[in-house]
Amino acid sequence: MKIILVGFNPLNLLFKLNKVKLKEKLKANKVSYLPIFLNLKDKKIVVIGGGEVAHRKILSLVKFSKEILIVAPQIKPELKNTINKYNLTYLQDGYNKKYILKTDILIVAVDDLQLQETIYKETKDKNIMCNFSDFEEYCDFILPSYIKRDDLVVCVSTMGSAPAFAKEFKSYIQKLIPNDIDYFLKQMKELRSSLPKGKKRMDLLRKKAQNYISNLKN
Ligand SMILES: C[C@@]1(CC(=O)O)C2=NC(=C\c3[nH]c(c(CCC(=O)O)c3CC(=O)O)Cc3[nH]c(c(CC(=O)O)c3CCC(=O)O)/C=C3\N/C(=C\2)[C@@H](CCC(=O)O)[C@]3(C)CC(=O)O)/[C@H]1CCC(=O)O
Ligand SMILES: NC(=O)c1ccc[n+]([C@@H]2O[C@H](COP(=O)([O-])OP(=O)(O)OC[C@H]3O[C@@H](n4cnc5c(N)ncnc54)[C@H](O)[C@@H]3O)[C@@H](O)[C@H]2O)c1
Repeated sequence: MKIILVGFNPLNLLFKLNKVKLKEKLKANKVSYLPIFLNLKDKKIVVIGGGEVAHRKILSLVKFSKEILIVAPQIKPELKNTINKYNLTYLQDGYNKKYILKTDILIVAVDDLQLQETIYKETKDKNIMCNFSDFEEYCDFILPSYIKRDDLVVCVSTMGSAPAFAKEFKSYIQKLIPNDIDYFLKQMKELRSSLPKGKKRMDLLRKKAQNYISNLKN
């Protein structure tokens, strides 16, 4: 399948790749996910479920968007605190199709596999990017384990093979990040925005990045 990019929109790209993904899955039963950074501005996110997994994913999401609606009959007290802290929207109710009709991104984290199947069937022909906590094969995207330090984001994924390893490896990488990284990146950002675009700026920034990395202790 040819992918033609006209006015780059990551969501469109993901939908096109998803078609490839489904075809490939039929052939080789193998899924691969493209790491990509989505612009969440004006995107509606709905999370169905309010247990441990939903809370973990919501904590991941709030670092990038607060436009989150949570629908569940019961939620954990810790999630209640997160909802208050970040001013998220909570609807105390069971799943209903009406809650997802205008959604761009949907996370289904209910402890009911039958319901996950039902929601998959109700969404598969719609332009909704979905993540199902128990059905990797239904996911349009999966969540990585990540570290965020201001503008630096480091993601770890195992493509679903070993989420526990992704989590531990993230902690291992975390220890390698220098303490002054935030300061260094701010300096780089300032330089980049104050100098005119072009070869001179590129050379300077490349050199500074190389020096910074080569001065790190192993
Ligand atoms: C990275 C992270 C992000 C996040 O969720 O925010 C994440 N899982 C995390 C932790 C974790 N998950 C599980 C354990 C227990 C040990 C184990 O089973 O390994 C632990 C470790 C723990 O809890 O300590 C169990 C589990 N996970 C999935 C299933 C379903 C299945 O396999 O069918 C089951 C079995 C349920 C069961 O058996 O009942 C599925 C997925 N989990 C993913 C992501 C996606 C693949 C990511 C990748 O591999 O790259 C994928 C495919 C879909 C998705 O969820 O997006 C987060 C770490 C965040 C952090 O702290 O840094
Ligand atoms: N993807 C992952 O990383 C991962 C990790 C561990 C477990 N899981 C799976 O995720 C699922 C959820 O696990 P958990 O630990 O969060 O469970 P949990 O019991 O803590 O929470 C389940 C939530 O689903 C809600 N729910 C139930 N029926 C609902 C309905 N009809 N509409 C809306 N919400 C409804 C409940 O109110 C509750 O808030 C389990 O099936 C588990 O196997 C996934």
